[in-house]
Amino acid sequence: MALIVQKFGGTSLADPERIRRAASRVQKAVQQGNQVVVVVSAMGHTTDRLLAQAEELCERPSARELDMLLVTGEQVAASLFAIALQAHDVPSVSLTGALAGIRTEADHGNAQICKIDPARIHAELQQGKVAIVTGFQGVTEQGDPTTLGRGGSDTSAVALAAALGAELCEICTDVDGVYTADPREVPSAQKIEFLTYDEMMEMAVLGAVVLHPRAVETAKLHRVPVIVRSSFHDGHGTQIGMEPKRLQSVSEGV
Ligand SMILES: Nc1ncnc2c1ncn2[C@@H]1O[C@H](COP(=O)(O)OP(=O)(O)O)[C@@H](O)[C@H]1O
Ligand SMILES: N[C@@H](CC(=O)OP(=O)(O)O)C(=O)O
Repeated sequence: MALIVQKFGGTSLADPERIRRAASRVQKAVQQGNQVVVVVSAMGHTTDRLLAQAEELCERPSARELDMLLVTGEQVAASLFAIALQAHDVPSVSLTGALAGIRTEADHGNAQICKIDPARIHAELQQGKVAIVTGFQGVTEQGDPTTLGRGGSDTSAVALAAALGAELCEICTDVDGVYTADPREVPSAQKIEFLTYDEMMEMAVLGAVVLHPRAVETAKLHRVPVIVRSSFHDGHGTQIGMEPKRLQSVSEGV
């Protein structure tokens, strides 16, 4: 039995129908005998909308209150995801960053993860549940919510995979892998089968937003095998690691 982390980005969770489709991906991975930890981003443009609402009220809202506000986006997505799984009789539980044991520095809006205590997640998995964890957030030693900076859910997913000793971290998104250039901007861009951590880091730093640089850094540090793949279509995706291995995305059957 493999323990895998599957992260779904905001575009893949933009409405209840997409959440249902993402949940059916997770259900398939469970049926194949895997223990699954799901990491979710906020639905669609929720984070932008919340930020705009705060800015309507105050030109420069405090970083602490912005964090209190923004963490709600991922929490809505996580509970809806759990509800979607439960509707198909897949036992599941949603967990905030705090419940998932993700401790960060108190640098609101750009917090670094300093420690993860995976005990609660392991306990839920042990009971046969899928654990759905809110990405992009953690909690300070004092119990205040923090966020990791825009695009931070990729980092949450990779850091959790490292802390849990997961076999694989799948980044499920709205493209079917990492391309030589943004496929939405450059139609002739080619999909890449395999990238080393360093190659992926170079691309991420140069603006390939498909994987956040901090996530790549964490993956390299802990040697976490990563696959970037489509949330909704089968296929190999792009493998990121030390060297090419016979890893398959879960949709193809591990
Ligand atoms: N080199 C690249 N390969 C693949 N996608 C890229 C690349 N550069 C930029 N992108 C963009 O990254 C997007 C996915 O990242 P993001 O919007 O953060 O997704 P998510 O909502 O799943 O986190 C794609 O829609 C694509 O337009
Ligand atoms: N919701 C946060 C975190 C995140 O990582 O989102 P996404 O996976 O959709 O890029 C943001 O918009 O920055």
